[in-house]
Amino acid sequence: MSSLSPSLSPCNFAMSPSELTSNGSSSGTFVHPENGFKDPLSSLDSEKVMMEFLQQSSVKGIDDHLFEFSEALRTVAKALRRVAEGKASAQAEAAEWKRKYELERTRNLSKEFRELSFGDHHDTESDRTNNEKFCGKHGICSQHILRDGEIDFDSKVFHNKIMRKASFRLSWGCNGEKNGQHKHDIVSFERGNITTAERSSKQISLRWESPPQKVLILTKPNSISVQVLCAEMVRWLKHQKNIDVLVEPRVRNELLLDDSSYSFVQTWENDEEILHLHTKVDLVVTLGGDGTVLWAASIFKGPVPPLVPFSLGSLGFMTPFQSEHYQEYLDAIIKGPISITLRHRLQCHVIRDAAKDELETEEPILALNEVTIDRGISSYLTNLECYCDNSFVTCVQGDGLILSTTSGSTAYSLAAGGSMVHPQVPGILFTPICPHSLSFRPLILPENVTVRVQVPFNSRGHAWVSFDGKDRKQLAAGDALVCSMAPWPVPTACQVNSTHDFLRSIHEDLHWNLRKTQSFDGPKELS
Ligand SMILES: NC(=O)c1ccc[n+]([C@@H]2O[C@H](COP(=O)([O-])OP(=O)(O)OC[C@H]3O[C@@H](n4cnc5c(N)ncnc54)[C@H](O)[C@@H]3O)[C@@H](O)[C@H]2O)c1
Ligand SMILES: Nc1ncnc2c1ncn2[C@@H]1O[C@H](COP(=O)(O)OP(=O)(O)OP(=O)(O)O)[C@@H](O)[C@H]1O
Repeated sequence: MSSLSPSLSPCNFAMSPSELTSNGSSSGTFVHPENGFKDPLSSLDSEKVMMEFLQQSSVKGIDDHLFEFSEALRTVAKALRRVAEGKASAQAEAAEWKRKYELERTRNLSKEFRELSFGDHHDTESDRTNNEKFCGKHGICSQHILRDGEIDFDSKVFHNKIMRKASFRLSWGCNGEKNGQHKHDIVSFERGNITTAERSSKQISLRWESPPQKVLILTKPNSISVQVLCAEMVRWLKHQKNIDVLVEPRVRNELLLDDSSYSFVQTWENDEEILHLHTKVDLVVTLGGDGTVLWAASIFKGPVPPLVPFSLGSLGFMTPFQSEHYQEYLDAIIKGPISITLRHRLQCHVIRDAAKDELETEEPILALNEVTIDRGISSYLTNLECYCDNSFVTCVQGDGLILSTTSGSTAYSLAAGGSMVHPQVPGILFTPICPHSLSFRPLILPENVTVRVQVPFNSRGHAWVSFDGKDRKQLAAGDALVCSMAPWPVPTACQVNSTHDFLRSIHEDLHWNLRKTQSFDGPKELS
C-alpha cells in the first residue's frame, strides 16, 4: 500500500501532520486527502469515526501494514476518549503511545526488517554473496535479530514487534591475504555486543603426533664446558634415545678430533642445505646464552622447529633450562606435551634509494630481538623519518632508534628506556636511543603495522642498521628500512610456562625491583 485512498471518509483524530507518515517511508508527512479533520481532543465521536474507518479498510482488504495502522488508530481513539472523559493522565499516555508507535512504525516499514521480524526471512544466495562482499573473508556478521525491548501495550499492534539496536557487521581491515595471519582475537558477536573470547596470548602446548627423530644441537663457540656437554648429550641422544643428531660442521670437527666414534653425527656441507634444515629437524637444542638462541633463530630464514635452550651463559632470558638436568628435561620434551612461547620476529627489508621509482630491495632479514638504526661512527645526530602504515610518526634526532620485538624488550630496548613486555604480548616496541628531546617517550605499536624508517636527503650523516646486534649495514640519505612482523615465530620450549619463565628471568637475571624490606621497628601509624 502506498497511500490512503481519497475515497476514505475524513476522520477525527489527533495526529498532527508531523506525527504520522503517509506512505510507509519515514520521510513524508501524513495529511488527510481532504484536510478535513477536526481537533480530536474536542470530540467524543472520534472512536465512532475510527470504527467507520476500520470497517472501510477491512472491506477494501488493505494489507498488513494498513491493518496495523488502523489498529493503532483504534488504540489512539480509546486514549482520546479517556482524555475527553477528563483523565489528564490518559493524555500523557496517548502522547507517549503515539511517539512509540511513530518510532516503531518508521522502523518496521523497511521491508527487510519486516521480513526478519516475522521470521519469514531466509538467507538467499545473493544475501550470502552480499554478506561476503561486505564482511570479506575475515568478517563477522550479526547472527541475531535483537529483541531488546518488546513493548506490551494493550493493543495487538505491538505483538511480535521488537525494538532493535542498529545491526552491524565487523570485518578485519586486511590488505591482502598476508595480513590475515595477524587475526588472533576471536571476536564474539552476540546481540550486538562485542566481546573478545579466545586470545593468542594463551599458553600454547605442543603435543607430538609421532616421536621426534632428529635433533639439531647448536653450541656457543670457544667454550670448553659447552664442548664437553655437547659430546655427552650427543651420545645420550643417539644411544639412549635412538635419536639422530645434527651439528654445525665446526662442532662435528671438534667431536671427531676428540673421538672418531662420533662419525654417526650428521652435518651439512653448503648453505643450500641450511635452507632446508627445517624440513629435516624435529627439535633444536641450544647450548650457550641468549646469543646462541639468537644465532639459532638466524639460521632459519623461514619456519623454525621447536627450540630447547639450555643455559650456559652469564644471563639467560631466553634459556630457562639448566644444563645439569638435561636428561630429565629432554626426556620430558621428547615425550611431550611441551609448553611453548611463540617468540615473534621482525622481518626487515633495506630499500636502497627509496625515492627511486624502481625499488631495489635486498633479501629480507629476520630479527628475534630487535633491529637498531643508529649513528654508527658518525658524530652527528641521526635524523630518521619514521612512518607507521604510511602515517608519519616522528623524526628521530638522537643516537638512533630501536624497533624491538617483545622478546627483545629485556635486551637493548630496556637499556634505552623501553618497557619490559611479556614475550607473548603481540607488538613492536619503538624505542629511541638518547633522543635529543625531553618529550620523546618509547612507544609500543600493534603487531600488524609496517614501520618505515627513512634517512632523509638533508641528513648530515649516514645511519647504520643492525639485526640482533649483527649484520651491520650502512643506510645512506634516501635509503629506508621497512619492518613488519614476520610470519615465522621462534617456538621456544618453556621450563614451566611462558609467564613463569618470564618472571623468573626478570627476577633472577635482572634482580628486578630487588630491595631490602623495611624493618618492623621505626615510626608507626597511630591507631
Ligand atoms: N646497551 C645494551 O644493552 C646493548 C647494546 C648492544 C646490544 N645489546 C643486545 O645484545 C644482543 C645481542 O646479543 P649477543 O649475545 O649476540 O651479544 P653479546 O654477547 O654482546 O651479549 C649481549 C647481552 O645481551 C643479553 N641478551 C641478549 N638477548 C637478550 C634478551 N632477549 N633479553 C635479555 N637479555 C638479552 C645477552 O644475554 C648478553 O648478556 C642484541 O640483540 C641487543 O639486544 C644490548
Ligand atoms: N653457533 C654459533 N656460531 C657462531 N656464533 C655463535 C654461535 N652461538 C653463539 N654465537 C655468538 O657467540 C656470542 C656469545 O654467545 P652467548 O651470548 O650465547 O654466550 P655468552 O656471551 O656466554 O652468554 P651471555 O650473553 O648470557 O653472557 C654471541 O654473539 C652469539 O651470537
